[in-house]
Amino acid sequence: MDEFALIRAFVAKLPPPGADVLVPIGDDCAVVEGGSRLAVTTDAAVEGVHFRRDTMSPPQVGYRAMAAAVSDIAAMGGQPAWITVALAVPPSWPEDDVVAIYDGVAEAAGAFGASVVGGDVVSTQGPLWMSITAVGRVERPITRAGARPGDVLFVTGNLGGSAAGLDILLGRRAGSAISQAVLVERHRRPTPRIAFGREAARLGATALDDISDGLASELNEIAEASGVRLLFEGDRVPIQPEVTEYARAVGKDPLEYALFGGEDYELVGTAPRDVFARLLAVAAVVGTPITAIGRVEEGDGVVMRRDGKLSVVARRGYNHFER
Ligand SMILES: Nc1ncnc2c1ncn2[C@@H]1O[C@H](COP(=O)(O)OP(=O)(O)OP(=O)(O)O)[C@@H](O)[C@H]1O
Ligand SMILES: Cc1ncc(C[n+]2csc(CCOP(=O)(O)O)c2C)c(N)n1
Ligand SMILES: [Mg+2]
Ligand SMILES: [Mg+2]
Ligand SMILES: [Mg+2]
Repeated sequence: MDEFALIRAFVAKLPPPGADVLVPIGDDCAVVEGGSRLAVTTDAAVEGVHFRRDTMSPPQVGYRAMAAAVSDIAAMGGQPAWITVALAVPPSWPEDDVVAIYDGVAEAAGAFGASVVGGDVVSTQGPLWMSITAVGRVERPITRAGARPGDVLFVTGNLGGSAAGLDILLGRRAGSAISQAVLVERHRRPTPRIAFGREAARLGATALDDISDGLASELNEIAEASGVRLLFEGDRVPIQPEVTEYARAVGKDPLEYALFGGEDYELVGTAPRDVFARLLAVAAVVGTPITAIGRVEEGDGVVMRRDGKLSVVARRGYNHFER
């Protein structure tokens, strides 16, 4: 298969583009109908760094990379609309596997309501990598900088599952088979919180961030950008039940997974009390549970209360250049 046949094989898997795509895949650029404020983001996924051939199948690689990129649109309170996918392919990857990445890309595009409008495919002598650019519509963007003293600090869903699932995939098996399967699935198939993010924007959440590098890291981002102190209760952090079971079996603190693991792609944010009450109601409607874990105060930094003691939570988390 040459480059053009490969592109044709990719496109054949994609759902048809939306009505807002005026010029679809096949020309020098796609042309889309904007007509609103747009959020733009890029995230890369690199073999050996974000996935390995033995941690994820090709469709899972595609789905997960799409979810990670779209999660940043959700974290702005936007609706993903258009996506481009760049792919660098080493000779060691069989063609069928490369094309199968698009099974995941296509499934994700459909699930997230976005059109894949273009991309690029090149060869490389290095590992396989992909870079996904997502553009979304966002009426009222929620930045990291809007948290105000008195706001409630909350997170969606539960945390720690992705990192525990990765530990299992990398060979540290422990706990029941069913829990292990749940955690592995959590790592391979994150769910960006698009509908909740949109509702958070509509109802007036003050800050929002998606959890890619770990809760501790994202909390520090919000505290710094907003110029506030964030205080949270360690025992209110929602930890996936299977993580608690797994962490005990391997002799680790489950909270470590939630705070420093990353790749859960849940949202962490702040909202005034009245807005938080409305978010709780809407969370039930869109099927995304939320938990209040603390509050915003004057000052700086991130502080956790656990067993009656306060401790500063540093920005530790996943960092590409500190390993
Ligand atoms: N190579 C780059 N050139 C320009 N801006 C960049 C580059 N890399 C990152 N940024 C910008 O820096 C900011 C922080 O990026 P970062 O990747 O930490 O955010 P994120 O996507 O939310 O996190 P993650 O990559 O963990 O998902 C973003 O505004 C991003 O667009
Ligand atoms: C094989 C393998 N080893 C390690 C990890 C863990 N990991 C990689 S990148 C990242 C943070 C988010 O990335 P980014 O900041 O680039 O969005 C994390 C927690 C993995 N997923 N697979
Ligand atoms: Mg990024
Ligand atoms: Mg982000
Ligand atoms: Mg990101």
